Amino acid sequence: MPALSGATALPLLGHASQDDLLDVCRRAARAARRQRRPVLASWATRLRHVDPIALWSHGRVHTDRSLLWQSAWDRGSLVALGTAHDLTAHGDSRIPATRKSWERLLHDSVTGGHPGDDLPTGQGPLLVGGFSFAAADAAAAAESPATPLPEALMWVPALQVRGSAALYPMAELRLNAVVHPDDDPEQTAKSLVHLAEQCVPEETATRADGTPPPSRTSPAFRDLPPAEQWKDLVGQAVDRIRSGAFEKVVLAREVTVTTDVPFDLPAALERLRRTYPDATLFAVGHGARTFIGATPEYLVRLSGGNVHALGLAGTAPRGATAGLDAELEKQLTDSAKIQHEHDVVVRVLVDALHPTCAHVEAGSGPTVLKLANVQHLATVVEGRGIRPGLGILHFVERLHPTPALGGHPREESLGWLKQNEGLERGWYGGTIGWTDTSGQGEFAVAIRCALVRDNTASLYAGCGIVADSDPQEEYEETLAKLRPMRQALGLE
Ligand SMILES: C=C(O[C@H]1C=CC=C(C(=O)O)[C@@H]1O)C(=O)O
Repeated sequence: MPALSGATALPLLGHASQDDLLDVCRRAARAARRQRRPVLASWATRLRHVDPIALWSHGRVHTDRSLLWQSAWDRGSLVALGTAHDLTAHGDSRIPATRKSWERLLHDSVTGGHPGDDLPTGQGPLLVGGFSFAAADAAAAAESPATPLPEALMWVPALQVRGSAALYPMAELRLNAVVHPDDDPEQTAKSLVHLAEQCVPEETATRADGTPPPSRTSPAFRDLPPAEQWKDLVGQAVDRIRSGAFEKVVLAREVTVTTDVPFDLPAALERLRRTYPDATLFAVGHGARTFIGATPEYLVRLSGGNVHALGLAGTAPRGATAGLDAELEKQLTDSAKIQHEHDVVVRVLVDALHPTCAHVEAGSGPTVLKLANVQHLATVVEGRGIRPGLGILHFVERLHPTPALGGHPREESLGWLKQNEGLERGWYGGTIGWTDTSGQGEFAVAIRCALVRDNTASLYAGCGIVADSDPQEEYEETLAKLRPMRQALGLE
């Protein structure tokens, strides 16, 4: 007899697995009643590897919350579907508030099953999601409460699948629930089995690479602000920098597009994965909206007791031939203006990590990261001997936003942006990622991205502005930075 009446025994979740899951839920319910507070229950089993884009595409239809993550750094993948628990937080303290709620939730959690033993970094139930670039302005939010994505959206998924196509044949399927004192554990377990049945397909085929984009009739584009106005703003930023108000600011713009057919997001993700293998692929589905992208920049990674942050700033186009490309690379590495733009970021990363680690070291000079659309100066900053008790959310709080997306000094440059940029950045320039129960995890900087709803999309790009920046050159740089999402969405 199956332990859960009415639940089908999948090959994936046989009767013994269902019994085991029910036992975890029962133990959590007993703990919740004893302690008179909700308790996190988490159960895991091994799963054959499923392509993460195929799994996300299949599963997101059945839930109103989803996350896809494929890391450029350890090639690990994560698909999170449904919600076991939301950690809501607001304002400038949204990151530490989230961290404290997570720490509280982990107290006395109940786990069981057979976790994967050869996964990339991270263990147990995860907290996933992201934070917007800036805290929402309370007055503006009251006027327009329909903000596209919340300023903090971190949640424990009901179902998570972690794996790595490159290294391991097996993945880990994990089911999570937050069990309240009055909950019926049998019902909780049954809902989780049902979710797994719906979301994990028996067979998933990766979509054929190169699926042609659906035909569209003349998409309607709109620049926010219009191009000439944006270049004027660059000029104004340069004037403020020359007058000594601040040293650097990152000015962004938005392009909105409406087409006659809904965007095909799985196809867009396939194209991004194929064209930008050195980028981290992400998609966050929240109700009818999806925020997707392929970012070359991580904010912070914490694993094996070490912390890494990436200084990525300074951009040049790619050349059409090897000779031209090498010439553009030389201009990138030789430019004093670009070196300055880059150094500001590295300096801030080193200063932010110093109080948290026994040793902090920045790479001896920037390397060049070559992507299909642009090349960047990149410097890894490493911290070793992390102070006890610090997890990745402490580092996210210290580092976000870096001068690769905000400016320097922080207060003056962000103040100027708020007054002058005229853009609702939302999650563009924000940070997306995950943490595990031990505080390890990865957070990326959300760039080369778009917020999509049905047949409309908002694409974003920005540039670091310093005293010698030229408005036309910066504008052209935004065009190159917009290209990944334009191509992925079948717009060029
Ligand atoms: C702000 C963006 O890129 C940042 C990351 C790399 C290089 C940058 C730059 O050269 O300006 C930016 O700091 C963006 O892509 O929208």
